[in-house]
Amino acid sequence: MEQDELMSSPFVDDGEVSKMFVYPEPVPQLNTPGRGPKENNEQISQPLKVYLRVRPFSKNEIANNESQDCITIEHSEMVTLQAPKESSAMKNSEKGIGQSMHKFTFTKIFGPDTSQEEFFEGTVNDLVNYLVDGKNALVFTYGVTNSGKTFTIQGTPKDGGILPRSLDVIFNRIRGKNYLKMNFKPFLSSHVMKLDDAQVKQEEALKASILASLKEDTYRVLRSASQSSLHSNKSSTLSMTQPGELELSENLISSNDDAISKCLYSVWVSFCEIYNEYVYDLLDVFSSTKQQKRPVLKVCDDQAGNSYLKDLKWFNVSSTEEACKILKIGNKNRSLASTRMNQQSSRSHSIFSVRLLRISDDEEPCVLGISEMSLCDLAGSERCTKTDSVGDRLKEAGNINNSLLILGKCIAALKHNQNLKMKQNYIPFRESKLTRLFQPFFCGKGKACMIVNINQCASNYDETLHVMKFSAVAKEVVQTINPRVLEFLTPKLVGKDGKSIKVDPNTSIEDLLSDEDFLEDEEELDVMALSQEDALIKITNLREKLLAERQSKFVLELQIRKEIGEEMLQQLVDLEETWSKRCEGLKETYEEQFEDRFEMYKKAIQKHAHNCALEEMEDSHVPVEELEAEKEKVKDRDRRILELEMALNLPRKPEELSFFNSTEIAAVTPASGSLQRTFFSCPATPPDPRSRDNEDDIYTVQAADRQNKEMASLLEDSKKQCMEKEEQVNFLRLQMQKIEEERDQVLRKLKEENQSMQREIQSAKHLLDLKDQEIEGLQHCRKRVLELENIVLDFQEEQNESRKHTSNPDSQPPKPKKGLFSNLKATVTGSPRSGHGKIKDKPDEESSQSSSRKRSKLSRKLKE
Ligand SMILES: Nc1ncnc2c1ncn2[C@@H]1O[C@H](COP(=O)(O)OP(=O)(O)OP(=O)(O)O)[C@@H](O)[C@H]1O
Repeated sequence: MEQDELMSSPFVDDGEVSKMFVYPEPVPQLNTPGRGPKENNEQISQPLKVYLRVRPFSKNEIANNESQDCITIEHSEMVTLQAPKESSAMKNSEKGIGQSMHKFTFTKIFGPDTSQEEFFEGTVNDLVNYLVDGKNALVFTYGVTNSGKTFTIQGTPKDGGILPRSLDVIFNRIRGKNYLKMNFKPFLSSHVMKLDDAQVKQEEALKASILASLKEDTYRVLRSASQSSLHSNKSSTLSMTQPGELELSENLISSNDDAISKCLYSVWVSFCEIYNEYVYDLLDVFSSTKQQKRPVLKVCDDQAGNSYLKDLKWFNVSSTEEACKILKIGNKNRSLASTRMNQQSSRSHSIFSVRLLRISDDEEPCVLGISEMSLCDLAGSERCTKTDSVGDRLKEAGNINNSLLILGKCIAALKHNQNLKMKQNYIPFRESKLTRLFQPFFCGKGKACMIVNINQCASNYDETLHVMKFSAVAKEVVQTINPRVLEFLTPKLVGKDGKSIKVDPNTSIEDLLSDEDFLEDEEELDVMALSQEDALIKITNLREKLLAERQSKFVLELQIRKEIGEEMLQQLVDLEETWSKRCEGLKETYEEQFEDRFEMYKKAIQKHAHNCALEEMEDSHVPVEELEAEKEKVKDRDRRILELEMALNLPRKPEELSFFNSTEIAAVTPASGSLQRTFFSCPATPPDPRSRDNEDDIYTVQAADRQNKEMASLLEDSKKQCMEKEEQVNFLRLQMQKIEEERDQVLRKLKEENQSMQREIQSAKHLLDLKDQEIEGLQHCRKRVLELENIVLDFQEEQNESRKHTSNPDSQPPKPKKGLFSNLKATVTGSPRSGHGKIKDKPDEESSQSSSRKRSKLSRKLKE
């Protein structure tokens, strides 16, 4: 397949292309009878084969009323599921969510009565032939716990499952062509290691010891079971020739058997399990005891991107019996546990693999091809609550569910990616160990086939429905098988140090180029397999490579960052431009809207003002007739005033007569000439005595005039009084100012006097304190003097006494000495010494009196 073709393959995402492209090249000179070159070079696309197997009820299940006709097989490809009353599906459908009945189609459905053999014939048999033809195959079972997955794969000692049957078919097909030496051993994913004699011996010893670890009787039971199953098969093409030997019937030999006859086969098996996302070698019985922790196997990728298990043990088997024995040994190490639903429930995914090496039947044999078939018994897909999982079981269930979930995701992504019109999804193969190991098969390495196991129990209905939905997705996946792997493959041959020991002339350029770095490109390098020097060189090379890689990655990262930065900047600039344009647009629209609104409001206000004015006008509107009548009235009144004034001979200004016409004026005046004279010269004309009203008015006017005059005189008087008062006020103000000035002066003087007084008081106080201190000191001295004098006197008395006693009784008493002490006392007390004798202590009253006198004198002074 060309790279372009690979790119367009629905199963290959971008990341897979390079991996698939480096599959080992086919060997053109190899004969592959029965298959034309055209067929071999074509890419095979076929839907993933999904088989359904329905397990029969057990006695217990029937007793527990588990049989409620939930599952009906319509025909060999369709099954109907009818939700029982108690199931969640039924409850949901009653609520209007989902349906109570579902139909599913499968490649083929096998009912509860299907025998193991029928099942094998209908499913895996073809794949086994496919394996012998040099191709790869994967078979995996999927279903809830207790649905019959292990039964389907392994079967019982009496009735073997697809695995022992497959082994039987393999050995029968290669019968007589078994390559007995163990010097070619599978290595990595699809390569072969050539072992030297010592290694071969070691290999043989290892095999012997592992086989010996299983009790002989078990081995016999298994062997007989395998044989009996084959005997019971009437349609079987196998027949027994001698005890312990199986022979191929003529009609089983395929068209490829010409090819088979020209080469030899070496069969190798391995058995591992994935438990809690750790891969364990089930055949690693010597390196791990029960006390020790089991070594965990690493999932690695080889140069071609195919995953393989590092350090996985491969055992060469020369018969089905040996292989079954190894299976049995592995089963002993399997993680099984008793759950509520299954007494012997597999808590792990187990993978039993068979690798078939095709070796040339020459003097110097070489490996012509390698093919592999893996049978995977997946752990139950049930939910934790169903199995009452707690503790370790819960953890197991979590990991099982997680890996199955990822498997589901991968299958869904594969299905999605088939539609090339849609955006290709990422396939999360690397998210679990299981899918990592399955990845090559889903990406064209070989054919895959899924076996769905279900039981018919009503209590398991919801879980079963879930399994069926999962398989419905899987069934839609179209598998594309790379044509290169359809050929017999020339595996890379490596020596015991793991280095390539042969370069095939037909190997592709890519392979040639990559040969040198065969191991270096591996994800996990097995340094232990190399000599110390080689390992050191390898490490140095790797370190250099790593550094160079890091540098290049760093530069690349910088470049990418720069590019991203520039792109982001450009985006920001574009964004800014777009936004500023949008802002401008918005501004304009808002402005327009604002103007429109403003105009609208303006018009509304104008209208309102107009309406108000109209209303006001309506309110203040006076009819013309009324106005005219009012005007007439005013005129009449004015005329009357004029008449009266004329009668009083008051002067009028011409403008005051302006609103009278000449006839009116003439009416009120005897003659126009006299009117003029009246207004401007004002002669004293007596009032007309003929009118009584006139007389009254004249009097009124006169009285008013008088009043006016009186008021004017009163005003004059009050003005004068005001003037006087103002003068008085001014005078008083001046007086006030003077008084204030004097007062300020007095205050200032008083302040000064007060300050001097304060000072005097302070000094007097100080003096007083000094005097007090003096007095205290003197009193103290006085006391001391008195004490001393008393001492002296005592001494003198003693002296006198002693004198009296000694010599002169008539002698005069000695005169008291006038010395320092007596003077001091006189000074302090102010009194003369009273003769000789003991000085009497005068009362303190005297001194206190004198001091109080002094104080009173001082206070008097201060007061002054
Ligand atoms: N087709 C069948 N005919 C008769 N018995 C069967 C069939 N399938 C399964 N059984 C029996 O049902 C029981 C459960 O089967 P099995 O242990 O294979 O289930 P399982 O799906 O592997 O369970 P788990 O996932 O828990 O390992 C076993 O006792 C087995 O013998």
